[in-house]
Amino acid sequence: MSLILDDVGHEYETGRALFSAISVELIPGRTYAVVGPSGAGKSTLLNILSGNLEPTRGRVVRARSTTSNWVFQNPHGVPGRRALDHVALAFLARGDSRAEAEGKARDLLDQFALGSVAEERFRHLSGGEAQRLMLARAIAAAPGVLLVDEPTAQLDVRTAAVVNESLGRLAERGCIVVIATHDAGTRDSCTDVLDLAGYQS
Ligand SMILES: Nc1ncnc2c1ncn2[C@@H]1O[C@H](COP(=O)(O)OP(=O)(O)OP(=O)(O)O)[C@@H](O)[C@H]1O
Repeated sequence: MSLILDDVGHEYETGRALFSAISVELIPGRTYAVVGPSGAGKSTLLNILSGNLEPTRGRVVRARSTTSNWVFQNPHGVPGRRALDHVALAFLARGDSRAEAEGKARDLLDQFALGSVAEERFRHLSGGEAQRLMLARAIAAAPGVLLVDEPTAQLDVRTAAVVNESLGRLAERGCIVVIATHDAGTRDSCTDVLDLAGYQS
C-alpha cells in the first residue's frame, strides 16, 4: 500500500519554513533517499512520514493498517541482552517458535555481518554493530514502511554497502524504505531520490 505526500510543507513554531509543496507517492518495492544539506529537514520529514508529527501544510495519506518502523541514528538496545535476542524477539512476536525465531534471527545477523557477535551482549557491541543490529531488528518486524536515519554514518565503505544491499532486499519484499542520508553511496543505491533542496520555501 502506498504512502502519499500531498502538498506537504513544514515550519516549526520557533523557526523558518523548512520545505514546502512536496507531492509524491511512495510505493512498496522502492527505496527512497531523502537528501539535502544539514538542517534541510530530512529527520523532520521522516517524523512526518512516521505519523509522529503533523505537517503544518498538506497531508499524508496512508492506509490505516500500515505499520511503520523507525531506525534512529543512535542505537537503542537492551544493554544486557544478547544481539541474537534483539532480533529473535521480533520473530517470536510474530508467532514463531523459539527455535524458528533464533534460526531466522541468525540468518538475518549473518546478512548484516553480525554472525560473529550473535551471542554478545548489546553493551559490548561497537557503534556500527549496534546500528546494524537495530536495522536487522526492524527488518525482522517486517514493517510496511521502514524509516531509517543515517544508517551508514558509522560504517566503513564495505559494511555500508552490505547495509545498503539489505535495505534494497527489504524493499523488494514489499516494504517502502525511506532513508535520510548524507552518504553518496547510500543515495546511489536507492531507486529514488527526494532532494529537499528542490522543495525549499
Ligand atoms: N522540534 C523542533 N522544534 C523546533 N525546531 C526544530 C525541531 N526539530 C528540528 N528543528 C529544526 O529544524 C531544522 C531541520 O532539522 P532536521 O533535523 O529535520 O534536519 P536534517 O536535514 O535532518 O539535518 P541533519 O542532516 O543535520 O541531521 C533544524 O534547523 C532544526 O534545528
